[in-house]
Amino acid sequence: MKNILVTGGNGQLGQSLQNLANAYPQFNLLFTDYQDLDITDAEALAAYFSARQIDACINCAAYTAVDKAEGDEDNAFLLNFQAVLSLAEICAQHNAQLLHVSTDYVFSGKQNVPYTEKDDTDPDSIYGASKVRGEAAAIGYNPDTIVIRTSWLYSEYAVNFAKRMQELMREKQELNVVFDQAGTPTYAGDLAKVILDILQYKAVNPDAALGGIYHYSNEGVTSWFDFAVAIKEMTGATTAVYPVTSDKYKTLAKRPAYSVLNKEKIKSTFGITIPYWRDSLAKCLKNK
Ligand SMILES: NC(=O)C1=CN([C@@H]2O[C@H](COP(=O)(O)OP(=O)(O)OC[C@H]3O[C@@H](n4cnc5c(N)ncnc54)[C@H](OP(=O)(O)O)[C@@H]3O)[C@@H](O)[C@H]2O)C=CC1
Ligand SMILES: Cc1cn([C@H]2C[C@H](O)[C@@H](COP(=O)(O)OP(=O)(O)O[C@H]3O[C@@H](C)C(=O)[C@@H](O)[C@H]3O)O2)c(=O)[nH]c1=O
Repeated sequence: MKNILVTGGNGQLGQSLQNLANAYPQFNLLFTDYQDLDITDAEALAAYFSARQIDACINCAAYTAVDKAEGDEDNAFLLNFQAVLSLAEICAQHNAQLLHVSTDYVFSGKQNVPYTEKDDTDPDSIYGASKVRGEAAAIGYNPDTIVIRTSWLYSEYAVNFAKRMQELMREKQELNVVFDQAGTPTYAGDLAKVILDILQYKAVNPDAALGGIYHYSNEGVTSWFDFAVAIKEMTGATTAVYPVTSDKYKTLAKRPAYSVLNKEKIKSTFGITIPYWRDSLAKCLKNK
């Protein structure tokens, strides 16, 4: 049985992994969050790894408050960069596979065709910049590290756009939502399954050179406005949802105008098929 450490285990991806743990009896998933394992504390990481055999680590811990990060750069970089470097070091020392998660916000969105793993990063936000440094630290320290870049993550858990929309639709008669930012929502339950399937693939192909960046989101393309309208329709909410341009919905951090991810690499490497975003949204809303 493989021992797999999950950091940030109470976040939305962490809870989605908890939900799937029983379906992967070959893995002993060790869920931690910052109360029991603060990944910014290198000594605590060293002690944790020394006390038990860790075969792989899924890093779900992150600073994900995109607007707050604009005024809190040091803490965003501490968690999204320095702590990732510490994790990469400790995983390399203990021969543990590190699987790290990153974001479409590493791109500015100037492109108008789906981003591949080979495209240059050019983040416009502190959050995006801190995640770029984290990716480079993880892979730079250990080229075997697998980094999955995902986008617009939502789930039944923690804080996310889909949950926020449902709350706002209960509270408000009308909502304005931006329609000039295009991307793809990703159901955290789908991402959690892919992560565990990749670790299973690695377990049966221990010598395969799999390190590097992979893009993963659900299939399809939409805008935050259309995502909100889909949530409204699927939940039967009566709130009026109006499309607005980004200059009419001011935020501290600039978001990419286009952040659709090309997923050919992850599909061909691991032989996976990916659900369409609307189908996964319907599944998530049914589960809540
Ligand atoms: N959310 C999104 O839309 C997207 C997320 N991603 C990436 O996916 C990954 C998972 O995101 P998601 O599940 O949404 O994130 P969440 O913010 O839901 O979860 C992050 C978790 O990390 C915990 N945490 C905070 N500080 C520490 C620390 N020092 N040590 C250990 N744990 C800590 C948080 O605890 P607490 O809440 O108590 O602070 C929280 O439980 C991240 O790498 C994120 O950048 C990528 C694209 C989209
Ligand atoms: C709540 C709300 C948001 N918006 C806009 C703001 C923003 O441009 C867009 C998305 O809103 P949010 O701020 O909720 O989402 P945001 O925090 O930008 O989501 C991002 O989180 C990080 C962690 C990621 O890695 C990204 O992939 C992405 O999922 O929708 C509206 O137009 N109307 C609204 O009522």
